[in-house]
Amino acid sequence: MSERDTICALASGQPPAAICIIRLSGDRIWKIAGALLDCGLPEPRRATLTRFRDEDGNMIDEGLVVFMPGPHSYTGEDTLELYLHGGPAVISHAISTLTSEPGVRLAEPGEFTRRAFEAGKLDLTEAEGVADIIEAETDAQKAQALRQLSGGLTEQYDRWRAELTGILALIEVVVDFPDEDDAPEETTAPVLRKLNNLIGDIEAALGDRGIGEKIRDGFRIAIIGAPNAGKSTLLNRLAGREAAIVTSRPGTTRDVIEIRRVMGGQVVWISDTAGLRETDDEIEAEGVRRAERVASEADLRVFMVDGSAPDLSVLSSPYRLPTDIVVVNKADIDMAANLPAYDYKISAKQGEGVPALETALSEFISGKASSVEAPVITRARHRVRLVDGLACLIAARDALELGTGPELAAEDVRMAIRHLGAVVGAVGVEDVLGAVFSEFCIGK
Ligand SMILES: Nc1nc2c(ncn2[C@@H]2O[C@H](COP(=O)(O)OP(=O)(O)OP(=O)(O)O)[C@@H](O)[C@H]2O)c(=O)[nH]1
Ligand SMILES: [K+]
Ligand SMILES: [Mg+2]
Repeated sequence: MSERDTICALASGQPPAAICIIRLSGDRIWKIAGALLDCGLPEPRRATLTRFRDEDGNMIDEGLVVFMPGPHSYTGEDTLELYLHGGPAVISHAISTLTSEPGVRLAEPGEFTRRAFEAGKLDLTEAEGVADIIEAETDAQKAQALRQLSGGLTEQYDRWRAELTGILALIEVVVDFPDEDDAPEETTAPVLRKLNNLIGDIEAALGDRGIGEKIRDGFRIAIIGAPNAGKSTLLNRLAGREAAIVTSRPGTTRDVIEIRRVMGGQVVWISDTAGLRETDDEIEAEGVRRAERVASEADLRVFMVDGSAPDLSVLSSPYRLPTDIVVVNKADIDMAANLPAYDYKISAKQGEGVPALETALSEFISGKASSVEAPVITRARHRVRLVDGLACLIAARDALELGTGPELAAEDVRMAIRHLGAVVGAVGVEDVLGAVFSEFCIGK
């Protein structure tokens, strides 16, 4: 008997639905099958029509069952999939029947995939890809998730680890045969060359401007401007709903208000912010601080100026980049003479000029998303480990160059291998597994 529970869960979406899928993994399947399935445990990997029964012999439903014996199943364990009618009563009857069996319980989020990971069916980046493809809303997210779940990241990280293992072997030769006369030049030069190539590769990967993470989590646009420029009015128009309060009183918006949209094929978070000005009001001052933080973190800033009464001070914001957009608002009323140079003139209130602005925002985002091909970092977790790994490699290079000792260099390379190994889940991951799998949905 296994010490491990058999897990079960509804793997399909919310009822009611035409069909639901209930999934079981673990060796209690053998115990359950006799009473549950009129057909008995079916032939492996063959859909079999059967009646399903509860512990008292009452019929639950009629449907299909597929048996996938381990180790050739998703989890590596014996697995049973039941295809039933997707009604709430059927589902609860089936689930309560299954979980009434000792040793069978409801699965936790991601537990099937966690078992697959533990059985060596996929590594941690591939498991993350599974979570991502379920969440994917845009084609770009889907493509990135597919690449990841089919081993696109694994391949890269494994290649780096293999190169490092080779470098480590070369350094260990120097450590084992410390011939003081010829050690420095002859033996360290090729090691340094390999190490420098790898450092360059990892630096290039880290220089991806976070595109992989942004494709997954969303790009950021901040609307910035003086009080009453019409920022909240524009946000509401872009949202297609009254997301933010609009009044004629300057200083209306204090908190950052975010809306989520798909633009240029990407998920985009657009933030409305407090109007930037000096203020004695404590709440508004905090709003201004938040606005500045959001402005500094965004991929793109829309600087908004009230064309009827331009306040140009925001245009000298320290966060302004050449790619940012200046918008003159309130084009429906009389414009002042001292308008700044601008990219778009709009009426946030009436809508004129807004479609052209939206097109520009979409083009900016899609251009940014496609500026990096196949990023190998799609989560902060990967970046943190890669940054730490790079630091170790730089320390190793220094140790070799300064001749402070190949032993130190070897230790640094070993640490770097551990950091890269943690990304794919080969080592030191006990602490992150819970976090990675808890964001899955139940049944996957
Ligand atoms: N005529 C005209 N009025 C506008 C336009 N856009 C906004 N307004 C008006 O300008 C005033 C301020 O608009 P808001 O959207 O609250 O401006 P804001 O920049 O968010 O203001 P704060 O949150 O206070 O910084 C409101 O009375 C709006 O109706 C516009 O395009 N044309
Ligand atoms: K206002
Ligand atoms: Mg506002």
